[in-house]
Amino acid sequence: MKNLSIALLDALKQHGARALFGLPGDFVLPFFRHAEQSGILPLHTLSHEPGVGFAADGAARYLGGPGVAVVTYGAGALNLVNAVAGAYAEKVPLVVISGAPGALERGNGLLLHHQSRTLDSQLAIFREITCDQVVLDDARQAPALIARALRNCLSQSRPVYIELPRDMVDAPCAPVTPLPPPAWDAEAVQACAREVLRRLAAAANPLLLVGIEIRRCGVEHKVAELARLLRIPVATTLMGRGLLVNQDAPLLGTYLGVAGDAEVTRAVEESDALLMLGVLLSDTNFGVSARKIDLRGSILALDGQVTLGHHVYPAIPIEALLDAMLDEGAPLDRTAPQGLAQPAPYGMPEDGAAIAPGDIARAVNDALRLAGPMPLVSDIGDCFFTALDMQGEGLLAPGYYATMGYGVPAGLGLQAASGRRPLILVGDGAFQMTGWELGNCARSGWDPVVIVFNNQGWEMLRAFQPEARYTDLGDWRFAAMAPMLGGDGYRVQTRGELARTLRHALDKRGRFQLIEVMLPRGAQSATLERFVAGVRRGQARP
Ligand SMILES: Cc1ncc(Cc2c([C@H](C)O)sc(CCOP(=O)(O)OP(=O)(O)O)c2C)c(N)n1
Ligand SMILES: [Mg+2]
Repeated sequence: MKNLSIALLDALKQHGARALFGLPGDFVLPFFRHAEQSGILPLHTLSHEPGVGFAADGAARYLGGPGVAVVTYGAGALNLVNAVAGAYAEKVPLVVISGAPGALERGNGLLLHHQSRTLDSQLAIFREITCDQVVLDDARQAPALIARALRNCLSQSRPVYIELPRDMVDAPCAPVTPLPPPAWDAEAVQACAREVLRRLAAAANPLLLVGIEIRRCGVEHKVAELARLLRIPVATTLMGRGLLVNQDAPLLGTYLGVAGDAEVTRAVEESDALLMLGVLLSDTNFGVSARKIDLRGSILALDGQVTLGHHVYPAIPIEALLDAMLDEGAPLDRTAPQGLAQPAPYGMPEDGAAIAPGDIARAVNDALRLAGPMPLVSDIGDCFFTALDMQGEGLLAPGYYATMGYGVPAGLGLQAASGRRPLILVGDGAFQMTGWELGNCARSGWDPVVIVFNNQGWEMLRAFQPEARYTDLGDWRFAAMAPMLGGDGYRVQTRGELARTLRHALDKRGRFQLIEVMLPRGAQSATLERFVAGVRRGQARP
């Protein structure tokens, strides 16, 4: 019989995990020893638990399987909270494994180091940001608890919390038998599919609007097939940017309300049958709507249920709904829509002019057209709005939860788990938070290309409070620091320097490449300007 640690590691691998990310402490050292010595999954350590969480998140989003973060009790696990909360908000399947005190030390009457209010406070905190929590304090129950937690993690595409007392890691433990996906009622699915198809057929302007859940559930190709079959155009939400790329779908573009393309905004807001697949009804997706979308007339498939006006069909997995619609559906009597997706901007002049955010998008598109597609990972800031105009292999970014600090560690997690080299976009403010994780690249064999948007301030906040002085951050000279961290750094001031440096950096492998792009104070992307105007307009509305 194996021990509990090995049973847990085997189960993680069986459920699709491809790597462990962690930062040890005494409550989790015994588990780290098994993780490293067993070699069941590669173990990558980072320098601060937010980075551990974001790296696990990046791995999960890119590969679709669970991302795994392993931390010590108290100071470690509570440092992870923001990353886990963001994963919960954005439906990322994350597994948090926290070491914990053993039975004897729990009962010795002393306050334990790393303990906050009570020894169960941490579990209570993680109850708020995970869809399931298990404490493995009994080896006989452990296999069933692990199976339940990992099944819920994948079925709900949300984080789960596993607390592992340090006196349990060597306990003899039976292997974990994975649970089957939850069953659903085929008749209910068929009835729901027929009602949705009837509504779409009766509409003058049906439209599909897709969100991040269709990637989490791996059904982008089925959505594209449905759009082609029914001859209905598709738009993505802000969070869904990058979905359906290369899927041969009649893609209009990304809905950004007043901040986006007028054609796309009109198509979404004037649709009389908006079928929303995997869409979060969030302010970032709908907060800048030119007019309130009549959600009663729309159809929403999210979180395993379908809402049509006042009807709710519970327990309808989105893939089952799509399969039923593809079985029952037939072309609506309309001409096949043409994708309107605006061509991405290319052709940045390689001259001596100062660089604006929009130039970075064009420079990246120009360079990737030559070098080949790369996964894009963006932090929050104007780099995110600029990334919306980049043609990468998908875009990983916390577009809804909007936490800074995501970009660099998430890119490292993506490369650790997939081997793909990412292009990371990050502002100077966000780099100050977690950019230093680049110092782990040399020993881990990672070599991302990182573009730092250095506008020497918290520009997004300046956009809302131009008179503020506290948003000035000064000049941190990130490129000069890169060699000390084991990479190559370049500071560029003109568009010509940017183009040449980007081509050089993309060619250079084996060391991370940091391109510090100096942006004039106050320079904003067109999308950010429109977004700020939209938010201001929304705030002004009674
Ligand atoms: C962890 C964290 N702290 C604070 C914020 C608030 C915040 C923004 C959002 C509104 O919540 S945008 C922004 C400034 C970002 O600065 P930088 O990275 O330099 O990018 P840029 O200069 O392009 O704005 C902050 C502080 C945040 N999103 N996440
Ligand atoms: Mg900045």
